Amino acid sequence: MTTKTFVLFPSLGVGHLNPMVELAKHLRRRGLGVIVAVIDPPNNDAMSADAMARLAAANPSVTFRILPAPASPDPGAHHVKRNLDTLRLANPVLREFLRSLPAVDALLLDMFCVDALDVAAELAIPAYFFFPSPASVLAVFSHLPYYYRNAPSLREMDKAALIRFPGIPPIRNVDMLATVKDKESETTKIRLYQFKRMMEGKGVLVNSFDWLEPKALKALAAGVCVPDMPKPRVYFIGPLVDAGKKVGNGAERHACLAWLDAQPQRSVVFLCFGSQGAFPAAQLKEIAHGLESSGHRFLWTVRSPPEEQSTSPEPDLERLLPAGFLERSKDIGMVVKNWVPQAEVVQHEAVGAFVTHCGWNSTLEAIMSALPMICWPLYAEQAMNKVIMVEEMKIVVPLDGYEEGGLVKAEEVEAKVRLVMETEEGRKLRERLVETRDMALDAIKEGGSSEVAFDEFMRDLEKSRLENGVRS
Ligand SMILES: O=c1ccn([C@@H]2O[C@H](COP(=O)(O)OP(=O)(O)O[C@H]3O[C@H](CO)[C@@H](O)[C@H](O)[C@H]3O)[C@@H](O)[C@H]2O)c(=O)[nH]1
Repeated sequence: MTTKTFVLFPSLGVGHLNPMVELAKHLRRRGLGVIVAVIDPPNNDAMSADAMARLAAANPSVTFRILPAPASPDPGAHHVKRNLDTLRLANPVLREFLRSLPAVDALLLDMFCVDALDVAAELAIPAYFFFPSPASVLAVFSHLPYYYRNAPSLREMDKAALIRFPGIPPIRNVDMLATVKDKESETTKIRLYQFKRMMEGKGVLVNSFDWLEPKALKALAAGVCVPDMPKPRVYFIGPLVDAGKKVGNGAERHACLAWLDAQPQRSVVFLCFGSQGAFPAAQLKEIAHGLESSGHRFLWTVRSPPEEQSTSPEPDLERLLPAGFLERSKDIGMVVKNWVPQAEVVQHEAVGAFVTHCGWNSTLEAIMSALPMICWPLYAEQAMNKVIMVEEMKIVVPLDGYEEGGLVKAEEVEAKVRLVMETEEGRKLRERLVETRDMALDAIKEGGSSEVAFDEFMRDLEKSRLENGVRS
């Protein structure tokens, strides 16, 4: 039997590239042929370009193909529209690329690559989506086009109003995705289009596991999220997470790992906010004061405030942090500019807690390291992630005060750091994370739920290939 070839098509952004590469590695481990076709990051997307270079260097077993993409026709538009426009305009190069391959057995698309469905249909290639956020969020996204048929704009409703979707606890309006709040806006219409089209794929592979999100699994499997639309099959195949390099003594190791080596076990609070998280100077100062008063060791990734990023991508730490902070904390803390090798950091035994923005990759990485989290949602679907992480998964302690761009006070940072690092509640949280990590390991071991789901996906794919007589 010939080896199957999968083409993976991620959208831009580290939070989407990283998990797609994990999926590629998952397929490679099963002996499948994989090509990750990536749109050449536009000039202003240095973060995606850096990530691409890093991922290609770190994963020699994965074949990457860079596809040139025309610039968005509307550079001033909302980033969601720019992203979807760029990806749609890449259809001709994607088509040419797919045609140039001797065989393609399936196209695996990121959630933003919905217009690539047209290319897949034209070339008779089965297309599936890979969803890198929680399944509970997929339940909301898939239901939103239906929800909005009869409901008023979220923008018109009270911020505390509870919005109900199948498969997820009621979500306060204030925690809903910002880009879908105004029913009449172009951005919401684009997102509803995106969510509807995601349901046109043959199935959705989700980077989660049964035990973690049983309600979402039930709702998605029963089709109640999309009552009168096609119901793609949903496969929970995760967690697919970067296992990081083995923490050793290689000369190329990041300085923060060497610093962690010198710290006591579970003594360090790690603060890192995804690929884009950045705070105004006033907030950075509050965090610094809070860490200092807690007395705990810390490793903190700091970026320039949002308004300074285009002019000063390197944060000026002396100016942004409180006077004397770096000097006073030099024995117990390390501040790193812009980027740390997070997958390795979270696995380091010196790390005892993680202050996170609730990005799903960060969350899964923390789960796999049984690392208690303090959560501070910032953008995208993170506030929705927080709802399930607090109420269902019970794997985080939320910070107060961040909502709607509010300032989180130093006292709050100190209190939550102390809670996780010093109290009985913190100890219980760690136990819950150990249980969650063990269940994740169960899901991905041979015969585990995620492996079984992946086998089902392969069987369904084969069935649909035979039914449709695909080109391969
Ligand atoms: O200094 C850093 C910062 C981040 N990372 C890695 O970058 C990824 C970040 O992913 P994630 O935690 O999911 O955050 P975002 O980059 O913000 O990801 C976007 O994509 C995710 C998946 O859809 C969503 O859950 C997020 O809300 C969305 O913002 C993770 O693998 C991190 O390990 C590093 O290695 N070093």
